[in-house]
Amino acid sequence: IQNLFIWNRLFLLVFCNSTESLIYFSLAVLQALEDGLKRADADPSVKAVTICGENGKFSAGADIRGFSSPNKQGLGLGPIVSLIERSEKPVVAAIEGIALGGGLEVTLGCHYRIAHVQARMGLPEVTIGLLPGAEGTQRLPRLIGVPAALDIITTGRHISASEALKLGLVDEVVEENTVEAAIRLANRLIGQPLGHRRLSLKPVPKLPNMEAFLTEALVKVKKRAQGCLAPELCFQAIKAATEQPFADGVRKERELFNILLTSGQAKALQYAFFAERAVEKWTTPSGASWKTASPQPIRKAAVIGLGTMGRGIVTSLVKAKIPVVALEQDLEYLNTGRKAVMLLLEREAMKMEQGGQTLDFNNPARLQFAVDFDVLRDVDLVIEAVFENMALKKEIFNKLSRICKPEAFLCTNTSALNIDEIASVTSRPQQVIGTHFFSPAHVMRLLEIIYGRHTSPTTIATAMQLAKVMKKVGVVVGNCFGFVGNRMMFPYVQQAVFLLEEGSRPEDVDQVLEDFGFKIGPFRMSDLAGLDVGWRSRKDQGLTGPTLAPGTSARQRHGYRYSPLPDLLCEKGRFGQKTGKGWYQYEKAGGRTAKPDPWIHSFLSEYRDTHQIKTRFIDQEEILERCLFTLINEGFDILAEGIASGPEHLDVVYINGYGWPKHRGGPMFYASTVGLPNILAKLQKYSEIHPDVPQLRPSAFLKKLVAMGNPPLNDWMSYLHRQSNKL
Ligand SMILES: CCC/C=C/C(=O)SCCNC(=O)CCNC(=O)[C@H](O)C(C)(C)COP(=O)([O-])OP(=O)([O-])OC[C@H]1O[C@@H](n2cnc3c(N)ncnc32)[C@H](O)[C@@H]1OP(=O)([O-])[O-]
Repeated sequence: IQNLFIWNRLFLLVFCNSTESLIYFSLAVLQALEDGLKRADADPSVKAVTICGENGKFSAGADIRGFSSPNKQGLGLGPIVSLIERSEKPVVAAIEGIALGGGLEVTLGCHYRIAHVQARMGLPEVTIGLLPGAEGTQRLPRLIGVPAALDIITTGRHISASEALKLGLVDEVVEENTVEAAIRLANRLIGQPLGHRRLSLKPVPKLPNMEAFLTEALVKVKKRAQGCLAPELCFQAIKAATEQPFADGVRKERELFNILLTSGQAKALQYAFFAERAVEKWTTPSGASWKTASPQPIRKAAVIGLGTMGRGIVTSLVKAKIPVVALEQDLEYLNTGRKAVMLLLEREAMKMEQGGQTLDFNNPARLQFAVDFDVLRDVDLVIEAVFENMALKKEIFNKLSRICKPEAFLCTNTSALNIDEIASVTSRPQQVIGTHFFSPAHVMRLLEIIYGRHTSPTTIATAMQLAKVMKKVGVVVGNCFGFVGNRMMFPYVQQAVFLLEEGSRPEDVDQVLEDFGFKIGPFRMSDLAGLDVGWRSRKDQGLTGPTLAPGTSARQRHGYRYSPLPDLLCEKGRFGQKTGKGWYQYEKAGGRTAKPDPWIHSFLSEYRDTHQIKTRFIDQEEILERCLFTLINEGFDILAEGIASGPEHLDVVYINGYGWPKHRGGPMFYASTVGLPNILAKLQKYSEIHPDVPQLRPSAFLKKLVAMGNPPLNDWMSYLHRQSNKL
């Protein structure tokens, strides 16, 4: 706080931090807030106080980095909020921009709250593994009731000013100058009693069925949390507010806060928060970077192919308010695609309406459907989302290169194909880039952005900007088979299948990985995605099917171990959910409830007999280590090859595209918590047992980092080119 004004008879406290556009509390800000309040209290000429932010932003809460600093900045906020509340002079909060976390808690200490119509509020502490520890879990339920407080605190979602008004979180919403409105209100309040406005003195509003409500709410909170501790502890703190006097509730809140603060989960989630922001600052090995490259505006885009991916991509673009042309090969496909897109958009519009927003998609200037490539002449960017087939993609890119205006960017939605080969058929390889969306594309946040040998920095910057506008997390990666996500996924799924050969059942493997925190295990995931997708790719690679050389051993390819199990399932028509049978059985084709299948169990035991594999009991530790450590091992190779510029990139990909539990920080962060020497030792052990599985052989970069003394994750990349005399 640098500016303290005495204005009329009011004291105006302004949060400000000259170096940051966002204001978050540092120790200095907290100290200044306390000093300012005490000064206002002691000065008889001051009759009321208004608290606001500088430059139209109230506060983003405590400095998140402070939670891992030794003096734990931000923890002294609770007593200051109490100090505000105890003031004998009316205190009014003027909320503009954002009031999040500790910022919102400050306003809960104020006697009145006025918000600008565009302000957003929330208590997002749960998303960084904490709870609102400045008495917020005790004041919010007293102000807006338990159900609404539970929702806001356990989800961490941001709410709009209009919702805040409806909930009674703010007293007034204004369209004009919020600070002036707050000052006017403060003036009117001078001399009026404040007791009823002090939230700590109010009882928590009663519910007729509080106990039953809380029991049911806990089940929901736990289910959503999937192993993350913070939501449940947020719940416990709110429950304490319903059962205990304010001071005891605050003590409970502090106790729970400390448990979270020292838990590894908070550290992982805070790492994930900064990792997501770090990947925005992309660089490539050739020196291109976000600092020097400028994105080009995208005023109109096109999507080619209205299959599952194309439909989601069109929906994302419409939601991002980018006019879009959707193209299909013929009228029949176009009509099917159009219907599906309209259905998705209607559902999205409904969801947005609940949040007070609208979605305009019935306007041909915003969304157009066509079968003729000629309509692409004026678009700034095309996203091709046809079938994963190189010949087809090349044909389309060649056509696009001839039809689209010279400045247009050409993106391909592929999960594995070579970007350079696709770019080679165009006259503008510098404007060709991979944009790997994840299904369903209008829901999943990840966008892998793959640059090829000739892709220009401007093209990368434009794709990154597009991701941001679509509210996705863009991660820039290099061009290799499977890029980052699928390349790391391959050894993980491969180990899962090998484990079946050796004695596990699909449900055993899935259970271990789901207990770890994955939303779904590898077999449920394969059933959902469709086993035929991988089968087709293996046939294309000559690993199975008619092109396989006669006499090839069933369980070996190119001298390495291979499992034909997924191929055998596909040959029996078991493609997963879509056929009602895969690694599990489903109630019907297209069904979603996976049930362990006795057929699979006997199929596996016959398979083991045929190949003379001795069934053994495989414990949870081995399942977890073999699946996760091979995935991590591949990650080290990816880093060493310069495919991604840092471990954060791999972690952001996994958290946002592959269901990796965020409270474990991503695979590379997890590796750093397990300890690289441990991972290396386990890989060496498994590799000795399975010498025919190259994915288990420890990566040279992992070995180097261990030899260099297991440095912290932030330093890994600086060791890439250093010499190690221990190797
Ligand atoms: C007892 C204690 C009680 C209190 C607890 C709390 O308050 S817990 C806290 C509860 N609060 C939260 O959890 C809020 C967390 N913040 C957010 O959700 C978003 O940043 C936003 C919505 C405020 C703005 O989104 P946007 O897309 O406009 O911008 P952006 O996201 O790109 O950020 C810009 C820059 O600011 C940085 N930075 C931002 N906030 C913080 C922070 N609190 N700390 C540190 N840094 C922060 C961010 O890293 C980035 O830095 P870079 O990369 O430029 O070096």
